[in-house]
This record gives sequence, C-alpha cells and structure tokens, in this order.
Amino acid sequence: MPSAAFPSQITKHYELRQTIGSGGFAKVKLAVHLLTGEKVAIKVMNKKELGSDLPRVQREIDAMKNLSQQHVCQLYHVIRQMNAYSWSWRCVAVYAPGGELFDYIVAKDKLKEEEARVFFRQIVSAVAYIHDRGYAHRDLKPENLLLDDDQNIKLIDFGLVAKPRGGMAYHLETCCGSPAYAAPELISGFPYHGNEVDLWSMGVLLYALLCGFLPFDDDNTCKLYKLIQKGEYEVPDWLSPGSAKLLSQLLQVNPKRRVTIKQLLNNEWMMKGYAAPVRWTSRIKKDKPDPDVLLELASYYDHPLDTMMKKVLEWKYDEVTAMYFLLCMKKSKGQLPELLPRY
Ligand SMILES: O=C(Nc1ccc2c(c1)CCNCC2)c1ccc(Br)cc1
Repeated sequence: MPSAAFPSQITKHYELRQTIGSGGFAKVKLAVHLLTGEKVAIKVMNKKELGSDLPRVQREIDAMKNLSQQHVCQLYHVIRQMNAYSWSWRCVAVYAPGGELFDYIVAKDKLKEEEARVFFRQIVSAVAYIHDRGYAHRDLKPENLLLDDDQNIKLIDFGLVAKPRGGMAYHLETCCGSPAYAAPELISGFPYHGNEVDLWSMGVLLYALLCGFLPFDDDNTCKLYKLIQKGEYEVPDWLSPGSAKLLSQLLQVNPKRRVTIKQLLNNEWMMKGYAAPVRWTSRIKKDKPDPDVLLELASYYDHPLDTMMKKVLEWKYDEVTAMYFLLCMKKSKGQLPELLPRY
C-alpha cells in the first residue's frame, strides 16, 4: 500500500475528488490533474469486483489505447497496481461534465427530431470509426454515451468490445450487453457479427431518443427476449415518417436486411438539414503530435524537441501521454500559453 512517504502514481499526478459513477465492476471518480488543473475521470477496476475477469479489463484498455476520435472517450493514463495477492487498474480518461445521455433523455422526457439527429450523427460517427478500426462495441446504450462540456457525445465502456481476428467478418460467440438493447441474433445464441449487433442497439438507442421509452421492454427477461425476437414495436404518432422509416431499417430482426453503418453515413434521415454526410474519420492525429504542445512539453521536461517527439510517439499512456492530451485540451480552450511550473 502506498504510504504518505511513497505517494501512489495516482496521488503523484492527480487530486482525487468525488465518485461520479459506479456500477458493475468499476467505480469512476472525478479528479484534477495537478500540473494542468484539468478535470479527468478515473475509472478504478479491481479484482474484488471483477472476479477473474481480468481479460475484460485488458480488452477495454487495449481497445481504448487503439481508439482516438472526437466522439470516443480519450484514454490518457493507465496505472496498474499489482501485488502478490491482487491487482487494480486505474484508467484516467476524459471527464464528461454533461454526464450520461441516459440522464439527459430522462430529464427531457424525449427529444425533438432535430436534437436527436445531432446526437445520433455523433453516435454514428463514433461507431463508424470503431468499426473501421475492427472493433464492435456490443454494449451500446445511453448509459455508455456521455456528454462533454459542449454537449458532444463521448462513447465509453469498451469492456465488452470485440476485435475478432481478421476484422469484423468472424462470428462472435459470446452473449453480452444489456438485454433491452441486445439484437435478436445475439440473444438467440446463433453466431453473430458484432457490427450488425451494434446497428440494432443503435436502433433501440434512436427509438429511446425520439420516444423517451424503449421499443422492447418487459421486467421478465424471457418475455423481453421474445419481444425482441419478434421485432414488433409501437410507432408513436408523434414520430415523423422519416424517423419511423429509419427505425424500421435499424430494427430489422434479420441482420442481413439491417442498414449498415456505411449506409447510415448519408442516409436520408441523417442528412436532413445537413449538407454533408457524417464525418467519422478521426480529427486526432496521433502520428503528427501538435507542435505547440510538444514545445511546451519539451520545455517542461527540459528535453530537446526531437527527444520529446520520440517520447510522445511511444504512446505509453503514462504521465507523458496524459500531459500531451491534457495540454491539447488546454490549447483547444485557448489556455496553452499558461506556462507549466518549471522545476
Ligand atoms: O465523466 C464520466 N462520467 C460521468 C458520469 C456521470 C456524471 C458525470 C460524469 C458528470 C458529473 N455529474 C454526474 C453525472 C466518465 C468519463 C470517462 C469514463 Br472511462 C467514465 C466516466
């Protein structure tokens, strides 16, 4: 156990604040990065809650290290504490002051089509990006979609992500995710394709955004599964014909008839009021670090610029990676010249 004399890696770089989320096997705490003053979220996972599900933690961390996009929650720093008897992981990531999209929908009852479209375009952007990188999320639901301080979507919780060997063509055998958002083929136990499962969950998500309740809902899980496998749901009269049509394209029981993520990018409903298809490629260029931030880091660590560039490009998700991303955040808020203390 770290003592006051030997501060843990966490307290060396972060000031822990209140718990902002907990559930399942993880707890999320708000924290402040001491050097930049930026707020971060720290997801604490330990063996006690996870049981032997260490692979799930490893999957989530590996996925988050490979995913960097404007609508995917950015991982900053991974701190693991292992001893002979146990282990714990702390993932430092973007803090989302807007909280969960779930709470936003509950507070507003349901969203107008125009507002739902803004969010859904960002969700499609995030999913198109992770699918292109060969990942299926498999647990898409409003609780795993957070809102940042500009009310932009940040996708989290890659604990159930699947990166089948050879991209998305392989069937995934495991059943997972949250029942109300689970695709028929997933709950039937048949082999399924992760990307098709994600599209079904996005249909349930869009329905929840537009209606304020779920298309398939029953307290009894078996009855819920039967409803999902039948694929019949209520179409409230406030839904526009365009919304109803898109929902029918997403909530197709036969995954081969379901709309694909690429078709969604310029789908008629998605394009209403917009001049361009959904932009899904990443605006974050990890292979070309920001020169202003590099300069600030090189000055702080007292390294030549090319040495600092090499250290950043190792992407170790240590304090250097955290400093890089947090200084990028400060630059985006016009605060970069605020010099870091020099030792
Ligand atoms: O910011 C996060 N979560 C969050 C959840 C709920 C709320 C917030 C953040 C904002 C604080 N008020 C309560 C509402 C968050 C960020 C990254 C990760 Br990984 C996991 C959670």
